Amino acid sequence: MSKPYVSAVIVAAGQGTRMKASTNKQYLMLKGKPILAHTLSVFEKSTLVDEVLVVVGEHEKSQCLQKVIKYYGYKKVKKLVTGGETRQQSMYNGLKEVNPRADIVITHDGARPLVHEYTIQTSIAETLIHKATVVGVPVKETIKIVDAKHFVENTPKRDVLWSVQTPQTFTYDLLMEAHQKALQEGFIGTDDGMLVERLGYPIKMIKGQYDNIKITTPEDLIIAESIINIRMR
Ligand SMILES: Nc1ccn([C@@H]2O[C@H](COP(=O)(O)OP(=O)(O)OP(=O)(O)O)[C@@H](O)[C@H]2O)c(=O)n1
Ligand SMILES: C[C@](O)(CO)[C@H](O)COP(=O)(O)O
Repeated sequence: MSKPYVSAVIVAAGQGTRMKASTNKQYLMLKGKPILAHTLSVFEKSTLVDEVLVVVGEHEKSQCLQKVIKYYGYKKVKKLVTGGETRQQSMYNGLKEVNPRADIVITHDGARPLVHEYTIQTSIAETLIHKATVVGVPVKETIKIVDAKHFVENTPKRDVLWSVQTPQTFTYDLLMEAHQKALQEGFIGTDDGMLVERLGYPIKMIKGQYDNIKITTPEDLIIAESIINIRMR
């Protein structure tokens, strides 16, 4: 059996509003390296990934990202794609540019720079079996459903709740079908897994790492630095 062709779509075209920084959060420095560069370096190192497409804002496409790619010499970054109004649109823009020979598409947030290489490898391997996988961790806190007036409606059983991250990895055909259906029906989800769920297709949960955080608010940068310091010990 020939090696499956694996394309990675890294979405990094958001505004980073919750970060409240003057620079788009993807380009904030983390231990001396832009956040997005940390993310791209993990995919560059992954022996199972054949191409990387990065979805960014129009400005970043011409400015920041070109410099980052040149400086770090990423060989697998094959295309820079312009993002959309939502994460889902950005991902779809990237998906449409994936090499047509792709068997597997691994989707990942540019704002998750601490993803482990083995999480990428495991995601790809499990997707070859299950066709659809998402990475997550069992929640540690109790989660409550709250109404519009912030009164608690109910508390789901914690032992069935997982906090879902990225990578989320799918066969190319399944992911394309899911995005096209969502677009046709005007459905906007917060992750790609939701779109595939709407097809009624079972998605395998892969237990990931709690330190694969999404850098969203200012304190996440401090947490990320601490995680890197611990890893470097
Ligand atoms: N229109 C969008 C929105 C988000 N993203 C990307 O999706 C990932 C997860 O989104 P999030 O962390 O919410 O990033 P932002 O949307 O930039 O953050 P905020 O909601 O605070 O503006 C990020 O890497 C972000 O760049 C994207 O490519 N295109
Ligand atoms: C895709 C995701 O990272 C899974 O947890 C998350 O849904 C992205 O949400 P965001 O608001 O676009 O950051």
